[in-house]
Amino acid sequence: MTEPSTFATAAYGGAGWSPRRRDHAGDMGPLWSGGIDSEWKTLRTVLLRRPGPEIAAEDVDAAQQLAPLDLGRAQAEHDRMAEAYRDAGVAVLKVPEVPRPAPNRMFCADLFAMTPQGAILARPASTVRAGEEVAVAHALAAAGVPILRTLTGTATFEGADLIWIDAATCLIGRGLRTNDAAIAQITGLLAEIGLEAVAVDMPFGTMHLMGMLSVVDADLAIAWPRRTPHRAVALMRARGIDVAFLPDADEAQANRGLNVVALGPRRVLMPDGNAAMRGFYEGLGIEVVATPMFELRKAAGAVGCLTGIVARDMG
Ligand SMILES: NC(=O)NCCC[C@H](N)C(=O)O
Repeated sequence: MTEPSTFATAAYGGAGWSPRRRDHAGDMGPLWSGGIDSEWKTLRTVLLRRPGPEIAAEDVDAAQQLAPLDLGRAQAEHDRMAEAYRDAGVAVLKVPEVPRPAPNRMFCADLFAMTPQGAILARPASTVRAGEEVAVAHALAAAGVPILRTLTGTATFEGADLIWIDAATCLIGRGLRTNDAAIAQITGLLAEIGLEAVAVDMPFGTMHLMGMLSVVDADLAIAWPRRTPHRAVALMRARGIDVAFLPDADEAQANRGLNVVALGPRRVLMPDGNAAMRGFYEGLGIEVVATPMFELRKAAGAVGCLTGIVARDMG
């Protein structure tokens, strides 16, 4: 007995075949989670990694930290920050455990950058942080967040070097952590989806672009005087973004007062103990929520560095 022909059935392109018509951007929401098209629209989801015993380094400098950390205090501060996010209505995702955790893995902002259509996984620049991105890939996948790109070859990139200045344009800081190969790969990827990346050179002796610039509303960025790349300031001004320069760079240096995360337009979560910076922000009409970072900052980062941004309102 001959089988009935499969020709003209849906599986083989017959009349019942239903072709996929929506593009990947349209799948964000219905199929996939996450995405940002700004640094300041209402924050919805973050990725955090609570510090564990791995932060206790024998050689603090070799571990890329500034001073020894007390684990109990570091954990308590991290818990307070996570609580501040939850209080602000932000969902907190966690990076899973790994067998041999590296000392800086709590700095989630460095381990991926978010785009409107998914994440670009970092490829950290030092041996000390190499591989931290693997557990972050697990966390993003588990949360249903698309990973648009894993960098290849000799590219090195840390997420804190990528900052969106408008819905179609980001800056990428070229420096110690992010190299030309990564910039080429990221620029190519973003061009494919209609977005532009503008590379800016960062001064020798600096770490990330995030350390010199923070966009807190559609028309306002805070920048570090004489450290922020000229092209970055010129481009933001040309796009109608007012660039306000820090009045007190010493406080920003000591207390990481620029290391903030926008919870929404002109509303930031910042390290506590920055009276002058707080007054400066409030003078610009920015609402401030403060959280202690006195212990965690000894590892050379604060709120912005510790927070992987997974989702904000878009559009
Ligand atoms: N985005 C940041 O500024 N992250 C801080 C990372 C500090 C860490 N000790 C590092 O050297 O990578």
